Amino acid sequence: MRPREVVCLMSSLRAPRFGCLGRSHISYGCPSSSYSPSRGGMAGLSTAEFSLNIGQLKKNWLTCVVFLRIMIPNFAYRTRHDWFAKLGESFLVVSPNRLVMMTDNAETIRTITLKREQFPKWTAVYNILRMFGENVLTTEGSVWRMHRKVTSASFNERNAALVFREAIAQTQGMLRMWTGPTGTRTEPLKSLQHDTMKLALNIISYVGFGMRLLWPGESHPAGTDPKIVKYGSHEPSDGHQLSFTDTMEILLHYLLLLLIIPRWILRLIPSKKVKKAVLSYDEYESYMNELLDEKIEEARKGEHAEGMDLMGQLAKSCFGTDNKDATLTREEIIGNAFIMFVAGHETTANAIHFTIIYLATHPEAQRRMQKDIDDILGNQDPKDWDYDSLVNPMTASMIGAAMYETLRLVPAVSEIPKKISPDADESFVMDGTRYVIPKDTGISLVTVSTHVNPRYWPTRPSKITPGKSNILDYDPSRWFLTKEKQDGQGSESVAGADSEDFGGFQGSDINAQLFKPERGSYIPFSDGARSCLGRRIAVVEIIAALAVIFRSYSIELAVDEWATQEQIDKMSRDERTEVYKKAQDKSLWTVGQASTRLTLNLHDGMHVPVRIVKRGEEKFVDWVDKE
Ligand code: HEM
Repeated sequence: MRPREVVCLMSSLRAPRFGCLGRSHISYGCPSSSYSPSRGGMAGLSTAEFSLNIGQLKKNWLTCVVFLRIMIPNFAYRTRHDWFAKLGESFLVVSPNRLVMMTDNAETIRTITLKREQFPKWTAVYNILRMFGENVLTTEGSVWRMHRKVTSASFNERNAALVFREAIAQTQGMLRMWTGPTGTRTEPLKSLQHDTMKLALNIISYVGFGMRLLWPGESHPAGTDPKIVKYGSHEPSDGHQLSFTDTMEILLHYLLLLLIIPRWILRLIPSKKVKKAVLSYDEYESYMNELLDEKIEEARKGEHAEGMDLMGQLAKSCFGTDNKDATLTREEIIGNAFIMFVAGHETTANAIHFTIIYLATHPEAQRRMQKDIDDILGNQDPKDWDYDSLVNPMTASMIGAAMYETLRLVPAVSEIPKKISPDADESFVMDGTRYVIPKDTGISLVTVSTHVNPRYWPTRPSKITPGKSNILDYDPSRWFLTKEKQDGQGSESVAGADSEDFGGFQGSDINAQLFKPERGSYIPFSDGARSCLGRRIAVVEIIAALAVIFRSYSIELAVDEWATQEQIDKMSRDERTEVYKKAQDKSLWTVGQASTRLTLNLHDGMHVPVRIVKRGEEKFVDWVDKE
């Protein structure tokens, strides 16, 4: 079988095999002879096979160009679907040490995510997240099953309702800080990212661990349980040099540094920042050990705290009176607690942060969301919002659509790492052809490219880039559209898919009343057995936070770089439109500079300044971009 268009991504004279790719074909071969998967016991599969020689590869200028491009950090977020459009929706990157398959094809992705044993997680990629111990995110096989069983028990609807309530209360705390004591603050907010991080940290800390963290200016009411005060206070508690909030903030800020350089070396470096980083590590370990001791004590007494009480559940399942055989070690419990803090806060915070920026940049979407908030929630006091009756209409409205669209364009996890099991070659079908990939090949499910692969998404002409489709634009209204099934689109069923229940939320991530993307084409939370354990609580938290903010306030881009407030007041609408357009362009450019460290986010001080204004007092977003 001859491939129609063959492009080799990268080759090496020393490589035992080299990967090649075509628009709809993947195959591989040895420099001198074609590698035949059928020799590996896969006889009978219809595989696209061909061989290329080194001379052909050397002539192929694209090999070099693509190789260089693909080495650039954040290549996928910067180039999105472009290279997949040129090279094929699944292609192999070949190096002397390893093959890596990159894909933005939904059919391939659903085969990989729904067959966990054949396509396990590439756990080596997550070294950074096992620094406090192995956990549910970083393990595979039977060890992962044990971690998943113990951790998934708390992720239920009762606790989702608690997250909803806590998200409302914490967002109100953030709003009080934003608007100041008089409620009339006019300076731009420059710490949106930091504040949304704190919001999400406060929520998971309380719901997951029973720690009530405070916003600046807040204090615990008299008579609060000393345990809550201990972890929630602005001040370091007895025996500590940092408060728990500061510990978490500093630790997460310096995570990469702490991973890359051994701590004994860091301890020798006479830099204040490095000392702070090491201190946060020590403080975290110490706070977590104290919390675990308290929880073991509670478990032994048969006591139970409110909420998910993740640490309590872990302690109970391993050290409780009715459990003779501890399943997780102390280190693993602390490792899992760490992962719940990290996975549970930065990802969700990013979604809230980017949704706020996008809504400020797209006033039309913001107005439509506020109308839906008014229609669904009316004048009810947020503290009376009823989770059971509201969660469905809220996710089916512009509130949900705004969130889903953010997770489409800026998903926290830009590439999901999988691999072929080391025991045997594996095959999958893409567009009617079966491909065989050698055992131990790494796989990247490229979320940021899949989410903008035009094959799967309803689009319209772009209002931002004339002559193009709006696939790369933020347009939450696409979630209210339907898309004709295209010829050749798969049936969405996967032969041999996992059927076991591994715990966690089983429903769909997307409200049934909205556009339903083809399975595999929308994977902000991954899919299958290894999908995000916290996806339901993340959705609930995000919609609650957005509803609380936009119910009473609008968010506008700060235009101070181009005009003062006094100048704006004197401007005509055309002049204001021009100024706002500059802020819109800069905002979109800034979001385009996001990069992945732990998650996809703005780094190195990049930010989009915004202003919070009472509804009815807007200068721009109540009329800009009105059709
Ligand atoms: C918008 C918010 C979130 C996004 C976009 C997100 C995304 C993801 C993704 C893509 C994965 C799969 C990673 C992989 O396979 O390599 C994952 C796994 C996971 N997430 Fe989330 N997540 C979010 C919120 C949360 C929250 C709130 C929690 C918990 C409190 C959480 C806990 C976890 C855990 C424990 C796993 C590992 C599950 C396993 O491997 O069995 N996540 N998340």
